[in-house]
Amino acid sequence: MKIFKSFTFDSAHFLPNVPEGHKCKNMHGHTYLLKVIVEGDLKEHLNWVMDFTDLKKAVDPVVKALDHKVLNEINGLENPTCEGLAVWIWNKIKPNLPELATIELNETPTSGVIYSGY
Ligand SMILES: Nc1nc2c(c(=O)[nH]1)N=C([C@H](O)[C@H](O)COP(=O)(O)OP(=O)(O)OP(=O)(O)O)CN2
Ligand SMILES: [Zn+2]
Repeated sequence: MKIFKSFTFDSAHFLPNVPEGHKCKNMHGHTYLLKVIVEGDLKEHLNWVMDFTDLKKAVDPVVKALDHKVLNEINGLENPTCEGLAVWIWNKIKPNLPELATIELNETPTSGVIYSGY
């Protein structure tokens, strides 16, 4: 069974490698929506996959590192596309949350990435 928890964070960024004149060459901001999905067996006595509180604890430090920051100034996020940010977030979360199955990252209400480690 899969369960999820959602997080939001506000960050500024620009995309340095897009062509001149592209709107994303300019610094701008997003309210990102991050959905973290974990997979596991339903534990019989608890009747849950994992405690949502533990899920939150594993993800909160990563969200805190991104919230109200300029993403380009963060190590590994010099070219912070939505795809690149999803991989970065995955690599930060996965070691502390082996049950992690998928992350969904919306940069805008209509644009986003789904990443499962490949
Ligand atoms: N594959 C990618 N394409 C684009 C990325 C990206 O990270 N990966 N990023 C951007 C911009 O950063 C932009 O913030 C998002 O672009 P867009 O979806 O066009 O945003 P809009 O709000 O203008 O889109 P609407 O169609 O008005 O919802 C661009 N491309
Ligand atoms: Zn953007």
